[in-house]
Amino acid sequence: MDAMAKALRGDGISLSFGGITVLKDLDVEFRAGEITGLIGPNGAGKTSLFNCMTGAYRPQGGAITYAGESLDGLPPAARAGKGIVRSFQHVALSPDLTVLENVMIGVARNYHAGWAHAFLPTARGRNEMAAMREAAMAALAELGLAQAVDKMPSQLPPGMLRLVEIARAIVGKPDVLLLDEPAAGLNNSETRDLMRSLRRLVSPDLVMVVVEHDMDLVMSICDRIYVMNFGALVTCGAPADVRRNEDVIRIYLGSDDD
Ligand SMILES: Nc1ncnc2c1ncn2[C@@H]1O[C@H](COP(=O)(O)OP(=O)(O)OP(=O)(O)O)[C@@H](O)[C@H]1O
Repeated sequence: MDAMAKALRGDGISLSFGGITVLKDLDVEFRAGEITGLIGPNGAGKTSLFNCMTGAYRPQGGAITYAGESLDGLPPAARAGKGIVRSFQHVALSPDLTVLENVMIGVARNYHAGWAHAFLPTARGRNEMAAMREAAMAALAELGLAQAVDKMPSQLPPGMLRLVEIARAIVGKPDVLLLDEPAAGLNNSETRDLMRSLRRLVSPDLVMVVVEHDMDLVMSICDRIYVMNFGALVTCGAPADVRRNEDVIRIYLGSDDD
C-alpha cells in the first residue's frame, strides 16, 4: 500500500457548536511517510480537527477515513486500537507512576492480555512486563530520556515532561501520530532535540501530523503544511511555498502568532 493509500483523510469536514462554525467543509490528506504541519492562528480549528480525527468530536458533516476505511461513528478507544494516537497540548502524565511506568501504559495495547496481565506472577505476565519495559526504555532512549526512567514526573522540568508524553505516544508504534504543540514549554535546545527525534520517526507506514506555533520547527521538519484560518483551509503545500503565500503572510502579520 503506498503512502497516499495509507493516508488519514478528512473530506468535507464540518463542525459547529451551538451555531458557531468551527470547521468549514475542510478537506485534508495526511500521508504516510511524511510529516504534515497544521498551522494557523489561535482558534483556527487545529485542535478541533485533531478531535474529529480521534473521535472526541463528532463532525456534523463530512467523512474521515484511514487507509480507505471509514472511521465515522467509531469511538476514540476503537480509533486508538487502530493505531491512531495523539499527544495533548497540556501534559497529562500520571503523577503516581514513574516516567518508565507512564510510558509503559502507552504500549499496553500491543499486548494481547494487556496491562493488568503484565503484573500477574505468571511466566506470561513476567514476559509481557519485560517486553513492555524494553519497549518503553527504547522509546525514552530515542528521545534522550534514558537517565530519567526512574524519576517521578514531579522531579522533571516541563520540557522533559513533554518529551515523556511523546515517548508514551510513540512507544506503541502507532500508524497515525497526531502531535498537538509538541514544542510547547521546551527550551531551544530541547526543541532542536525534539525536531531531530521527530524526523527520525518518519517511516513509510507512519502518518505524522504536527500542530505547532513554532514556525522554525514547522518549516524545518514538515514535508507539507496545511494552513487554516477561521475553520477553513487557506492553502496546503511545501514549506517554501507556504512561506511565500500572500494569504499566509497576511494572516500571520495580522495575528499575534510568530
Ligand atoms: N467543545 C467546544 N465547545 C465550544 N466551542 C469549542 C469547543 N472546542 C473548540 N471550540 C471552539 O472552536 C474554535 C477553534 O478552537 P481550536 O482549539 O480547535 O483552535 P486551535 O486552532 O487549535 O487554537 P489554538 O492554536 O489556540 O490551540 C474556538 O473558537 C473554540 O472556542
